[in-house]
Amino acid sequence: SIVVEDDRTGLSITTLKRAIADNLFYNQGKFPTIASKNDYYLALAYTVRDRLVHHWLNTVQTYLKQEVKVVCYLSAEFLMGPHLNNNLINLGIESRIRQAVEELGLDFQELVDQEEEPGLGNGGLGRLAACYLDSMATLEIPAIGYGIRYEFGIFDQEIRDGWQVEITDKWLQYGNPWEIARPEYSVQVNLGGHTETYVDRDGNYRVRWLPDRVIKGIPYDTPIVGYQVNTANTLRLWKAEAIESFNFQTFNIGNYYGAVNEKIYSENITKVLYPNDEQLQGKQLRLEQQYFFVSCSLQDMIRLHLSTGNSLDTFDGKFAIQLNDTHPAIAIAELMRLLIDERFMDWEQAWSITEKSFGYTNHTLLPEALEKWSLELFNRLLPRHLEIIYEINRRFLDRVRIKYPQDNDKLARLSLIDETGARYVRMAHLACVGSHAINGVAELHTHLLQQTVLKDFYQLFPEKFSNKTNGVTPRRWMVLSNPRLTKLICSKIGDSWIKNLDELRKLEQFVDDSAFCQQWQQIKQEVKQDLAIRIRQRTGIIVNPNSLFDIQAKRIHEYKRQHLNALHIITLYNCLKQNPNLDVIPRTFIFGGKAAPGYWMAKLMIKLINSVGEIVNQDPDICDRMKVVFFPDYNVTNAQPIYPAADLSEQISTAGKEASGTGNMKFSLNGALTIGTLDGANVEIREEVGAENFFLFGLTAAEVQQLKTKGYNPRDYYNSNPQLKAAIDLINSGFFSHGDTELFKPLTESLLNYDPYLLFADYQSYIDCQKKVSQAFRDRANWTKMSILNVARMGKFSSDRAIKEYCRDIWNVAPVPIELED
Ligand SMILES: CCc1ccc([C@H](C)CC(=O)N[C@@H]2O[C@H](CO)[C@@H](O)[C@H](O)[C@H]2O)cc1
Repeated sequence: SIVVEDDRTGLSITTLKRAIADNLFYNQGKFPTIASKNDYYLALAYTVRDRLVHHWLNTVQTYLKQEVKVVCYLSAEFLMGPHLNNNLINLGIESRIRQAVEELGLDFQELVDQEEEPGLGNGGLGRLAACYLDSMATLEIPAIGYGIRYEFGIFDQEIRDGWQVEITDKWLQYGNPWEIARPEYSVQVNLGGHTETYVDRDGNYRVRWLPDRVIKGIPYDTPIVGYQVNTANTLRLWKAEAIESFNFQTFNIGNYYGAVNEKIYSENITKVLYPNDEQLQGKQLRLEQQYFFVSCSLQDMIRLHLSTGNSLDTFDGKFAIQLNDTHPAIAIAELMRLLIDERFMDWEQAWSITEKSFGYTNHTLLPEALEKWSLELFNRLLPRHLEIIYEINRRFLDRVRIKYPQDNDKLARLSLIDETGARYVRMAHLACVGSHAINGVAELHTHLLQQTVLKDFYQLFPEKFSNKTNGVTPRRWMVLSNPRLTKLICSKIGDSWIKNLDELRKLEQFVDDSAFCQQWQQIKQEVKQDLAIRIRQRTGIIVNPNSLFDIQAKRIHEYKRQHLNALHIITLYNCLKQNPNLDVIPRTFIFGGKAAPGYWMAKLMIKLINSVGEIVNQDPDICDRMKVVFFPDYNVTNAQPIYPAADLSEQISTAGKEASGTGNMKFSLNGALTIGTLDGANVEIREEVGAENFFLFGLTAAEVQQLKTKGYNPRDYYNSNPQLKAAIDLINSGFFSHGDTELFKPLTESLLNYDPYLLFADYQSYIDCQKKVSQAFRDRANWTKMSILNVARMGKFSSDRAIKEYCRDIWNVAPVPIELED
């Protein structure tokens, strides 16, 4: 068994202080007088890492010994956020470390703020993967997160003159103490070239792939410690490198650049995260990224499986592979290739193993987000996989033809190949045919999937479909982000709610406890003051912590309707300008979110918000009754102080467009009340917290469909609603753009002529609902009651509940408790 020196795992304050000093000296090679803050952060990080390696190695050893079934979560994105504080909380050593650091004369928060967050994701999908890793470890579920170690993650956002500016995310520039490189587990990945058939020595026809590029994949492992358990699972992220990083011959003949060509070309694959959220770009490099990490991961699983003496026919009994959207869906064809071409399994057995191994989660209904790759690109990059996909399709359509004879339309709709235009491979269809389970991420979303985008598949194999409503980890989004509220809740109901969120319901009994309500309100006030300070530091804007904090924080997208929020702000502004003595509840409108660099309309929405803010924030008639803030660089680190500070959570997407949302859950779990449409998980949040504790507005998904079918003319709403007209006209007048009447034309014209996300149709309902919000906020005592009831009834939205459902319905895996051996 592994012998570990105590001083590297000791938790006494003196041992911790010595460990930090030792790591500074031996790891950083620094002594205090010359050490930078980052040196101390790294010394602290290595000290903490020492205390979780024990968990990690015991976990791996137990899994190998017990030959457990492992969940493999394949995701092109993992939005992990900063590790230090999360690891301290999950290890239960935060207070000790904080004391040791302070006794060394250091500022704990300053060291925490040193960490560059690994921004290896865009938004919801990537963050969900991170929350699920935390829950799987906390529930002692054997799991490996497989993804891409991008050298540059999601860009950092600066706002200059109201415009978004993208800054390269150099998150690795000072090193990453939380990962360990595992070059010994490197694998090779083929690309391009052609295939040829041959007859093997037993006379069987076989196919071999002759690639024209071979890339090396190197895994980097990050431990994922569970909360108050001994389990530490693994996040294995792959980096691409050249097989030969330096070609001496080429160099010798003086072609210096040629000598490193392969190196640059290969490393490009994991160079940068595509910053698009819900927009397909169809770039070759994106497909290369997807295939690269998928092939590395499957080869790694096969190596692990064979290393324990198992044979491949039990592969699906040992691995439950979840596809996080279609981004890793090529895995289905790749597993077939590895089993048939490299392990000489016959098609039928390989297919049965494949279908049983995979589950597919869909995260979006937006047609522009559904991935399809041209046959030309596929054939050029992955010729063998295209052959396999054709064969999968042939066999699949044969089965369809039996069930639906003469229904060629259905055949065409179901086919893995889109025969229109350049002809494409439909990755969602490959995922559906090659998986034994298909799920949406909220009840409404799963219903719409079954009734629209995947209707034909639902009719074909309804048994594959299930719903798995998203969840969020209460560790990062309550314990870490809102320690004050956590302390108050624990003082009333103990701390077991952190691992069993349904216990929050016990808070209901305190809703009439005025002392408790007072404390609840006080904490919200303090958290708002903290955010007000950060806002001042980041934007220079002074906000009033006593005002209603009305927050919309998420990626910028027309379907999320940040511009509808802006229309409310302009409408309220117009009201106050027309009637300065109007008694309104002071409001601070806070926005946060990045726009995909190529998404012009989203960038214009950011500019509009900042332009409106510039005018409103300086208008003496408004005198601080309204403030508009665009908080820059919205990421996990900045989200942590934002969610707890909200009074009102804006979840205002067009019904039927937001698959689930997870920010809605984080706001509500931190005591915010929600104003929202019946979209995504808003529907279930409202069901849980009670309609009386939710500010509902807008058309339902069915009404949206009806209106579109009937024919929607946004200009009718503009002409018939003076307030709406006034708001749009004010934008068009150049009032918010220094007289430039052209700047926002693309946005207002799109609304007046198309309004694809029905802002005008929902405008009045939204404005009326916002009035109800202001009215409700006047009665602080009642608002606090609603806030407490919101938190008390949000137990369902823990990622632990979601993971338990995946384990029960899709993965068929059981917890494996870990004993810590000395
Ligand atoms: C091809 C480009 C691309 C990139 C990312 C995506 C993701 C699926 C977008 C995403 O993050 N979707 C969000 O997933 C969350 C987790 O399930 C949901 O809560 C959000 O509603 C959904 O928008 C689609 C297409």
